[in-house]
Amino acid sequence: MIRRLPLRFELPLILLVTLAVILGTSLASALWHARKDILDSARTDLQAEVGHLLRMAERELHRSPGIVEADLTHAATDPRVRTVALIGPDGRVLMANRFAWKGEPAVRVLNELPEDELRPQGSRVPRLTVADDGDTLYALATVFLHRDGSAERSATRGLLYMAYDLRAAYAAGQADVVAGRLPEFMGSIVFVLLLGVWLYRHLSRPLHHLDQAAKRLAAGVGGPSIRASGPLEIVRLTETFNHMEAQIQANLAALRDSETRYRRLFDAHPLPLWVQDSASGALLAVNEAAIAHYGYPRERFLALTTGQLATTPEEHPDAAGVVRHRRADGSIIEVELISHPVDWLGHQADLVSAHDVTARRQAERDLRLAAAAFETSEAIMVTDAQGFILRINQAFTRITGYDAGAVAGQTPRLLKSGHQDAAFYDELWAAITGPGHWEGEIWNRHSDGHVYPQWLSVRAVRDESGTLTHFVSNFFDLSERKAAEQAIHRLSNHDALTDLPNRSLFRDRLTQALVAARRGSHFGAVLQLDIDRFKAINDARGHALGDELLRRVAERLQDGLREGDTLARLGADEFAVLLPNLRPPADAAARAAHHIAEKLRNRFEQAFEIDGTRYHIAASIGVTLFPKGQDGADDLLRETDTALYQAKASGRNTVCFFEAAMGAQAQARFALESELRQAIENDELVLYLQPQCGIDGRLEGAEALVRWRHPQRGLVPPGLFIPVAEDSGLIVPLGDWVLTRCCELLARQEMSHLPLRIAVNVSPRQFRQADFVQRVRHTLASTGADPTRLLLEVTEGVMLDNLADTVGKMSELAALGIHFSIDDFGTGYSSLAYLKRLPIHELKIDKAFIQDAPSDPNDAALVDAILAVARHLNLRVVAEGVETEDQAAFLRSRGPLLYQGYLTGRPEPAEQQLDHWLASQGQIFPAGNTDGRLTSSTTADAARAAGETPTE
Ligand SMILES: Nc1nc2c(ncn2[C@@H]2O[C@H](COP(=O)(O)O[C@H]3[C@@H](O)[C@H](n4cnc5c(=O)[nH]c(N)nc54)O[C@@H]3COP(=O)(O)O)[C@@H](O)[C@H]2O)c(=O)[nH]1
Repeated sequence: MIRRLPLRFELPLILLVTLAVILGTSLASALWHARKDILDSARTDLQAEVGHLLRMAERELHRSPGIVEADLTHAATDPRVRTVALIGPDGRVLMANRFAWKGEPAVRVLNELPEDELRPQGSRVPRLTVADDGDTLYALATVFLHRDGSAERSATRGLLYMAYDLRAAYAAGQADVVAGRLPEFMGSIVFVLLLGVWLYRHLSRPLHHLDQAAKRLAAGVGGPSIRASGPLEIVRLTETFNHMEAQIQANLAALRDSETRYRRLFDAHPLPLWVQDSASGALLAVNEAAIAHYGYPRERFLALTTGQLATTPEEHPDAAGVVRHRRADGSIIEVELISHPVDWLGHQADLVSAHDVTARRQAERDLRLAAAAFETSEAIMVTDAQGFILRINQAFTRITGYDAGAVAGQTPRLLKSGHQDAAFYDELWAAITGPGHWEGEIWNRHSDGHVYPQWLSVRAVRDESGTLTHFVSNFFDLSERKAAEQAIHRLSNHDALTDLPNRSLFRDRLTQALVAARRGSHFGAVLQLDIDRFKAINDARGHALGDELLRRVAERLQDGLREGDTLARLGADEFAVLLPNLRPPADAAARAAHHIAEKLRNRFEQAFEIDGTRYHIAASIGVTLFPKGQDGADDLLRETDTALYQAKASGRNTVCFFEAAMGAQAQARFALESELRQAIENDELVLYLQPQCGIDGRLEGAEALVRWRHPQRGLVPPGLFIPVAEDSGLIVPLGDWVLTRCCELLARQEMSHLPLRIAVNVSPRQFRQADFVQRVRHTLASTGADPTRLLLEVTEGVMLDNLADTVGKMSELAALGIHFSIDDFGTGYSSLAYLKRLPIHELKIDKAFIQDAPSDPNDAALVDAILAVARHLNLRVVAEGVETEDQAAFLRSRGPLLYQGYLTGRPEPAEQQLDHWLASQGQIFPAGNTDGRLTSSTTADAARAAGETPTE
């Protein structure tokens, strides 16, 4: 490559070279002409000299060789002559400018000449030749040497040789030439120097400044404007350059500004960005985010390629465009690369954004892992903080029966079985929202309705700030485990033959029942049964039949018991029954226990048929009640054992109580129940009526009261048998009997003369009958009684049972025109709210309040309160049990009401009462009592006179 010189050097050089060429050429030409002139002059001189010597030699040699020799020596004085010699025909030097050569062979001394040149020619004309060295000019001429100097024909031929050495002449000529040219040279040099200075100042220097400025410009370094100088073109060029530079600087500034802005944008971008060479992957630019994220200093970053950023050279983006990069600290990150082709300073490059997806990818992996772990054999349910179900797994659906669609928008309440009470859930919630974890057994309901146990673990999930975000529940179905446990439990607690609880389980349950009875203030009973004659049958017919008989006995006994009772086989033919919940008081509990014992004993009345043979067996039963003092389960079993022994001892097939007195009482009650059943069938009941009248003595109504005319005991008051009827359920047929009799009375012709309403007592158990309304309708229809003259007395207890059912039934009957009265009002749960919802017409103030009202301010206040309620609800009031004039006066002072009591009339047999009332036309006592006192009815006296003995 040719290295260009700066103009300031090149221009003087050109000038110098040009000057040198011109001067050199001129000098060379002058030297050449000077040399030519010298040579030409030498030729001429040599020609002339040789001609002269030739002639001299031809003419004088033979005569005066000295003259010739003198001429020759003279000729040699010319400084140019180097050699002059006359060579004879024999080739020996005749004479020469060097004396020593004389007589010497010419070829030896004149060795500067070729040998053939030294032979004489035919012509006498000298031959001039410039020797090869260029500086020697010689002449050779043939000389005819006459012996006498006459005839040429006789002459011999010799040779004249003369040579000039022109070197000195040439040197002198050159020196002359140079000396003559010196001023010209000096002038030329001065001219060139001046020209050079001028060119430097007017051309080279401005151009140099322009060049420097251009270089500065190229280097992007600004500088002052160049001062314009030199010729017009240079000045214009400078000005144009200055303008152009200013323009370029302005453009550059704008560009730099723009670049700065884009650089800032690039650097301010939150994502790592870089520009990479498309071909090599070399990083050309990186932003701050990239530096911060990768941790490489900028210089080191820019020395890398994208391949070196990757964990391995073979690493390539995966299908999602994600590649693994290694950071400066060695950690590996996963980045999603998005690249756009860009032009980068003329290179094809890519602008790449690197989005660190390490956390997201890890989260996705965790999620996949969690999703895989989610599908375990255990049910998993995730809810939000409000308890709405967000996710469930397949095990959840398998265990609960609910799929994802069914639980969407639901809460775990969907699974609730209702088996756990509110306290259980309160405790669960307290554990989750407090310590954050709860684990335990819970009973839930499957979508198909069945309830199953599960082992549930609930964990609260909180975010970094501690805010509750989710609940995660894991559970598994305990049904199978429970079934297995139950099977094991059953095997160890049940009798293999009958599958009944064995002695051990019975003892456990008895212990629990004892605790519950003590805590709940109720009673329980233990019954021990022994099968009479079993041993005989077993021994006679074999054990297989004995076993079958025992199984049948177990079934039959079980059929006679309620769900909460426990029947157990204690061993051989010995059974035990636990009645854990008997209502107090103790005598009632004893009655109930006796009743059940009798029921069980009666279940043996029918023979057991096995393989076509009928086996008649019976049971002896020992009974004991609990709790008693500190008796434990074993004590109670011992007691029943004793009682059983007594039962057997007293002739078998009987029931014996450990507590003899209670047993007798229960026995009596049981007998009463049996007799009452017979009494209803045998029509031993009698209907009594008791009047209800106003202050004016007019009969307004009557209460129907039943009596039992016992064949042996005489007239039995209802206080004795109604409770037995209630307990045994006989109240239903008994109630039907009373209602039918009353309706028959109301339907009688003569009743049209007595515009009274008959009040019939309806017991709660009777009212609770599902078909109660139908029964009343049917009775009204079958007797033809006017419903509006019928009044049904119910107690407050009826309302408490099932208000909706009560309202429904009463409303239906009220719609027929039947009136309702609340009996014994004030003794129970007197709720105004209930009263308002019931279609009632009357309140009956219990006799307990009436009797002490005149003397006891509390009772008086209560009566006043009841009257106020009645007024408020616009109800009729019947004061019951008015026995004395004081009581009547007290009531009279409280306003209008109906009076029922011994003062105005005792209950009397219905027929007798009717006759009496018809006779008095419904006037119970004289209306015109001037002192306003109620007068005792004479009907009681009349009744007594007629032989009736009221039991009140
Ligand atoms: N479900 C049915 N219960 C009935 C029926 N017949 C009666 N009974 C209920 O038996 C309880 C006792 O009744 P009874 O012995 O007939 O006593 C009633 C009246 O004789 C008695 N009475 C009336 N006046 C007086 C009085 O001045 N003094 C006084 N000591 N006793 C009096 O009050 C009983 C009426 O009670 P009540 O029914 O609350 O109005 C009794 O609870 C009867 O309800 C029946 O057919 N079915």
